[in-house]
Amino acid sequence: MTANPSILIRGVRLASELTERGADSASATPVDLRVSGDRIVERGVGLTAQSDDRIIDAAGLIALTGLVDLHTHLREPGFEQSETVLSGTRAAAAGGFTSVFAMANTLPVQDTAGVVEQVQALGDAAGYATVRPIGAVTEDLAGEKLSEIGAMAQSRAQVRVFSDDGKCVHDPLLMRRALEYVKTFNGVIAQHAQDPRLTEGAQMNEGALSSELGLKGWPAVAEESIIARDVLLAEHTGARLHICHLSTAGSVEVVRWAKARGVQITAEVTPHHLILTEELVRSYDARYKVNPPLRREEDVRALRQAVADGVIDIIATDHAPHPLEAKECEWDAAAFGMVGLESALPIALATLIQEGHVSWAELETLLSQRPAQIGGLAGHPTALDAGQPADLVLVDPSGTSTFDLSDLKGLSVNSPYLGMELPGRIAFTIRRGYLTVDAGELVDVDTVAAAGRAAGAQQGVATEVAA
Ligand SMILES: NC(=O)N[C@@H](CC(=O)O)C(=O)O
Ligand SMILES: [Zn+2]
Ligand SMILES: [Zn+2]
Repeated sequence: MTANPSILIRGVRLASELTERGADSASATPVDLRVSGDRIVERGVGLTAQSDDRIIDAAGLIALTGLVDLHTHLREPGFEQSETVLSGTRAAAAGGFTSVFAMANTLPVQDTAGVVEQVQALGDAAGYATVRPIGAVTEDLAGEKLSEIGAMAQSRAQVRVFSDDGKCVHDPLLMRRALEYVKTFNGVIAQHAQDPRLTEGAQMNEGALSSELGLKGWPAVAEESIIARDVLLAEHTGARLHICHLSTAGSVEVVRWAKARGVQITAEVTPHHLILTEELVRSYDARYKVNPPLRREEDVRALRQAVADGVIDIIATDHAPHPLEAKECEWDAAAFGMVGLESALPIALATLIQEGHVSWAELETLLSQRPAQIGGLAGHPTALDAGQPADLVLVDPSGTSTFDLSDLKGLSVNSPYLGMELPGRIAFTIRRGYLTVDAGELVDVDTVAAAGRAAGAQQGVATEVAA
């Protein structure tokens, strides 16, 4: 098998050097990076090209370690009309992601070693991104009996993150046992915090607007009370707890309190909860129907501030593809969820960078470094430096463009951003030393699969030599 070509990136600015909020991206000194095999092998100024180098002129671009999504729904096995591992990882690569954690609400559910190994293998074969399966906490997501957590952790997929996402682990005893179990191998429980009794039949955020529209409400307390309970269980067990898609100002206060107490808790926010509000539900357009629901303007403000304060650790997409027929119907009958991989970075630029809430260096932490740490992702670069794995993304921060159907690379098109003017563009995505996005275009399926095999084979050789 022939090795992947070397890449020389010329004149790129590193996000890690842009540590000031609100600073012009031009304030960092451009450097060159040479990628060879699956590594960054050189970093410096004025590196000389070698004859077979692919040269990327990166003037004006900003480099981040590859984005990592801790919360993606890839839908395979079982819902391949909505998304597959291949289509979902194409969307991921287009969005600048080099690794994604795949949620467990597939059919069959990812609750056995066999299913998680299958999902991981599909990701390896496609080559667009590293796929790390998330294991279900309870069998069949039924909330009644713990799944084979140990078997999934010890399987080839080495699962570290467990979640019943889509459903809440509501039984406090099961939650306690799950926390105790994952603690033995430093795993983490990612909770979808939604009290099912307080949200029966809920269709949108509960408040004046839900009364006005005549839709059943999803009260903030249904999220906040579960987070508060789980914080106490995490403290009691000494285990790691992660909160999925935080959506209310009250949840922020609970997490802030928990962190001040030293509880091992981390929290994520989605791009859509950082920009959209419940007012959009007035349209009865089901593209805006999502779980947890879009909240109030005050919540959006509190979530942005919580990101700036470090109370919220990461941005995760909750990419939730659904077919048209599940969205082009009455509000009550429509499915919850929106796609988000391709739009995540533009929304983060609009809501966090351009508003001066975070620096580029902090954005790299939010979208790459912290999610990798929380998920226990092996082989992820900790910096863009010689010797590090070559998972990186080059972003063009200048200008805006209209987000449209051609920007969506997955099988489903339930994006709330279609027709919106968004900043930033993913110019190049490099995974394990090969291009998955080249000059703004996704690299084709066969080329990526072959490059993935070459990188995998080379890694096999490296491991044998080291052993
Ligand atoms: N976010 C959603 O509205 N839907 C998710 C489930 C989930 O993340 O809770 C889905 O699987 O469709
Ligand atoms: Zn969820
Ligand atoms: Zn989800």
